[in-house]
Amino acid sequence: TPENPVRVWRNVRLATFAPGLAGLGAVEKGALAIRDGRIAFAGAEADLPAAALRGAETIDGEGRWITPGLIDCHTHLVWAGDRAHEFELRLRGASYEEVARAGGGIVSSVGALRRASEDELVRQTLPRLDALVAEGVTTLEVKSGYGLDLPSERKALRAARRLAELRPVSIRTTFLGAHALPPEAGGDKDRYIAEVADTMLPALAADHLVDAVDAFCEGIAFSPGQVARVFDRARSLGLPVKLHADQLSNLGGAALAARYDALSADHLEHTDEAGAAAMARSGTVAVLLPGAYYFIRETKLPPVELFRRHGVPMAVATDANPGTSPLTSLLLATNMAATLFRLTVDECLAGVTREAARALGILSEVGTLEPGKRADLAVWSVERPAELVYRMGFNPLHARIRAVS
Ligand SMILES: O=C(O)CC[C@@H]1NC(=O)NC1=O
Ligand SMILES: [Fe+3]
Repeated sequence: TPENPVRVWRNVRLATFAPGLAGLGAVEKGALAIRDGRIAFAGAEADLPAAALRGAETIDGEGRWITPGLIDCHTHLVWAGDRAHEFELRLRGASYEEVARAGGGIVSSVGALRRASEDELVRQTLPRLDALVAEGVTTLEVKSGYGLDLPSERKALRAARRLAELRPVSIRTTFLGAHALPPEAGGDKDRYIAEVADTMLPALAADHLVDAVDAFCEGIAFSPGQVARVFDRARSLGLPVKLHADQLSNLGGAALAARYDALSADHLEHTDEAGAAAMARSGTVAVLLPGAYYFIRETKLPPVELFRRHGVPMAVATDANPGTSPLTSLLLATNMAATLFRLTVDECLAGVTREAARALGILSEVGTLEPGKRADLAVWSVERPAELVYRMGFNPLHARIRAVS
């Protein structure tokens, strides 16, 4: 359309991540055409239809690499205050329990979020979002889980939705009421889980604030049976699920997620072969979170070789949260996934594009450079895509293109 001409990037190298192509799905002498916010062409410049150029605005990419816009598929980005004091206590040798007794832990973030207004939550979150956007992130997931009562969880999810009105990003929200036991629950996990499943989730789903449902399946959090209670409700509401699984111990979290055809199971340091095989059968994505592994100084590596052998797709995300992964660099997360978990460069870059889109159930819309997909793109001043994973603390983003349809 005249007010929205076709734009053609020429003289570029494409990392398409298109299915059926090996590795990055690279196209060396490539071109990419955008029409009405969608990719109209992505491939060899020699194959670009002459018609596509008529009336088009053409840009010389000067040999730069173009990837899909990056996708951070696991964040707790909406939180208030910080846990730097807890970090200092840990450095002085305090245990997780001593920190909790000193008022630290998830519960301290719950208090801070409950005291903050929705506007204040948005104000505190925007600088963290800007850090991700600056590195080419165009879509991210934001979990609740620091409210732990209906009004506070609603406040957090409304704040998450507002981020997409204030910055050129797509936000997918995830309800994580089953994150921790709130202080007023008096230790009664079953009663709280009933509140989460029977009251909070239906109400927030009715407010259209929930795109997916998550839970923390762990000894210090909720049992597989309690998680199933929440997942049964999610299924009855037609909402997809994902799970913080096998992070600190093996409770069979990965297999539980697979039983519910979860979009993803996340962390997975303690997942066994039965869990990996179950995830392969259900198509559940393994979301690897090296920031948390690094920050809590975990020593048990997630079974990457098992995921490869069983064909379990792997994504990489920041797990941005104030307690175990105060990380707002998705590029650094890929370096950690390679350096600590031994993922290949191709696996890392697919893990923050195609596989991250799969983990959010939005692969039909984003995550690869294919005709019809949203024109969410990142243009990089690198000679080799490996530089994106190899360098630590350097941002080679040249341009970030966001679909405006
Ligand atoms: O400490 C926090 O604030 C969140 C911890 C974070 N949540 C979870 O389910 N696993 C984690 O590592
Ligand atoms: Fe998390």
